[in-house]
Amino acid sequence: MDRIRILGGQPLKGRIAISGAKNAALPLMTAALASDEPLVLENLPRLTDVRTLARLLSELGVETALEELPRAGDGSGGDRLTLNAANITSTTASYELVSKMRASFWVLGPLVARFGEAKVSLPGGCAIGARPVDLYIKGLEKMGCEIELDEGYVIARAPKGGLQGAVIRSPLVSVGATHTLMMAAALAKGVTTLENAAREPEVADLAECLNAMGAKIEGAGTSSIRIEGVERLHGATHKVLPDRIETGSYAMAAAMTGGEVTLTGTRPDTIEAALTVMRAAGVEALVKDDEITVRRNGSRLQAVDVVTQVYPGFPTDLQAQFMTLMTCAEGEAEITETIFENRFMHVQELARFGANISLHGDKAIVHGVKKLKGAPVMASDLRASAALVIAGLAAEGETIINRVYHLDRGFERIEDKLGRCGARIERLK
Ligand SMILES: CC(=O)N[C@H]1[C@@H](OP(=O)(O)OP(=O)(O)OC[C@H]2O[C@@H](n3ccc(=O)[nH]c3=O)[C@H](O)[C@@H]2O)O[C@H](CO)[C@@H](O)[C@@H]1O
Ligand SMILES: C=C(OP(=O)(O)O)C(=O)O
Repeated sequence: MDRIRILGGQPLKGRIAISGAKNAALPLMTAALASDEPLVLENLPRLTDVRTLARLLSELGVETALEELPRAGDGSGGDRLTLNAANITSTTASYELVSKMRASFWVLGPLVARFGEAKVSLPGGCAIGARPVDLYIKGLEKMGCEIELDEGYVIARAPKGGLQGAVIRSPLVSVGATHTLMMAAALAKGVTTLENAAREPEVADLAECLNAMGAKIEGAGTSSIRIEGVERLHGATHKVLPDRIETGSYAMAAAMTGGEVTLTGTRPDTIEAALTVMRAAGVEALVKDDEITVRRNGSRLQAVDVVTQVYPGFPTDLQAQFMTLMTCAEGEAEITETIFENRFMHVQELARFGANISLHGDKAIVHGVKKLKGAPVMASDLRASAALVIAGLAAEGETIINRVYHLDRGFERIEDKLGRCGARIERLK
């Protein structure tokens, strides 16, 4: 099994080209199921999650053509994927692939809307909490679906005449339920409104793509989305949004190592909450168009408290990376995780570097230490893995990260991108 070896202590210096967002690419890929014409996605990141979902879609009969395009000299660019769901052969999404990742479950919405039925395994994804799917089910039921749970599968049947528009008010904000219900509503009869919808930029990106396919969606990116159902969707070409979590992760790596890195081809407006917190901790972050230059020279970071929130708040997907940053800050930082009840798996691994963190329910108290020392560690989930890489880059000596397959789910060519900035990082086969 692959491992990553890092020799730490080198400040990062250089430029990192940001890839397309995993969490935008995946729902966009499922949207191909809503049309019988090709959907072309550009700026696609090269990730195992993308390949896993492409496999699942081809199992359903979607023709998939992935063009792995060469990256430019500065590392920028992405792949192109053409998905043609004209001849679907199955509406059953198997346990084997859906259990690997959360986003595969989202095929439920477009499948039931276009074909009137879908059988989809309960999802997997990072082990960061219970992650139920009740909001998806209640939403689809409001649109007239009959839902049955059988042997680990959700079986959804649309009423005769198709899904019906409805007013769906969610008791809590869910990104995946918003994606799924928006895709279902795009092909329903009449108007659907999603109240207390997720405002994440990836939701707006999906809506932009669906609208390019002929959907009538207004308000995506706000907490109230209005969808006027249409008879059918046509083909389109769409460029995947830049990855705000990758952006934030490299920004924190630069800050942690005391270097200076310019992140290029990103969307600074989607990462404001994290930049604000980093600035409060003493990091310089200069924004110019689609670039962010992150710098910390000499001075020690200051402890800052953080509470994870739905967008536009501080993202839970950057909580682990920010915790690493706080391990060497001056003072005591309180980090509160409000989105997932079990997203502190990295705490015990950070302790191996000499970090001093105590856990109190949904809060982690990070007592800053002067420096970290390299150690063998185990990645527990995707963003936790990034946190360990950041720790390894700053720590004295050698770090070996085991179970890096988590990292490959969500970070394109991480060794290459960091290596270009002077990091001593390699993959051990
Ligand atoms: C592939 C992808 O884009 N994953 C992201 C997505 O996950 P995902 O879409 O799974 O996350 P949600 O926004 O749905 O989850 C938020 C909270 O709602 C709860 N919940 C959700 C659905 C439901 O039916 N019932 C319920 O109780 C979840 O357990 C969690 O506590 O948004 C999360 C929150 O920003 C991110 O951390 C993930 O990286
Ligand atoms: C939690 C994540 O992914 P997933 O929802 O696929 O588990 C993530 O991207 O950080």
